[in-house]
Amino acid sequence: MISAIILSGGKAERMGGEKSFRKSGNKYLIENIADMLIEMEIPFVTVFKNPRFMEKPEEEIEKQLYYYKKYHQTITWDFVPGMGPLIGMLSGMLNTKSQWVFLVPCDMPFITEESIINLLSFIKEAELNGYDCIVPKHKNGFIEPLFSLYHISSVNVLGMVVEEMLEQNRSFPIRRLIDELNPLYVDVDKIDKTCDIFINLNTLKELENACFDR
Ligand SMILES: Nc1nc2c(ncn2[C@@H]2O[C@H](COP(=O)(O)OP(=O)(O)OP(=O)(O)O)[C@@H](O)[C@H]2O)c(=O)[nH]1
Repeated sequence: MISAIILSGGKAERMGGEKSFRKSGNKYLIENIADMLIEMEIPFVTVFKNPRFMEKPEEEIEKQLYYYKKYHQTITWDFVPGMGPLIGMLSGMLNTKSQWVFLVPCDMPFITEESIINLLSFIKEAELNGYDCIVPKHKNGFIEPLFSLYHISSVNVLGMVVEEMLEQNRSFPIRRLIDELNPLYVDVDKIDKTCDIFINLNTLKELENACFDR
């Protein structure tokens, strides 16, 4: 009933152009979430940048093949390069069959199994009340669109938002999709009291200073 999409295709400008395959402790950054999903038996699609549009495609192909051989889960690529996470999300959703899709980035290495289980626990409430996505929200109104759940029916709205985005030739944030959906906002406290799981690593310094044996 559940599958996941790991977004792994951004520009990673603040991390020198590479994020997923940067070492974090004893594994690549992206392997933190991939290992967890395997452990939880949640199938996942990983959306990478298309190596064809990269400076050194052979290096990227090698890394993506390593990853595929390790996990044997679907990998796919942004169908339009460099246009942001909604393109990645659509590429991922078109490769999933489950009713609900857990959207997660490659750069939040402190996500816990418990936090995922907590998020999934809201599915019943969402289904009973006709919500089509479930999004954590902080007290100050800030939302966590990169740790959220979408009903598969959202793909139609996503398609329309992406169409508009492409017409305007600019990237929209995931928030723009959520604005078009009927979201169930859940208090972040109900997902993770510490909020550590929402920490995402953007710079080499953050990666260097992060503690991976929590
Ligand atoms: N597939 C895909 N994933 C994306 C895209 N843009 C961002 N992401 C992912 O979304 C998550 C958050 O990305 P950001 O931190 O906003 O952007 P970034 O490209 O990783 O980094 P910066 O270039 O430094 O902003 C990361 O897991 C990215 O890999 C995209 O265009 N396609």
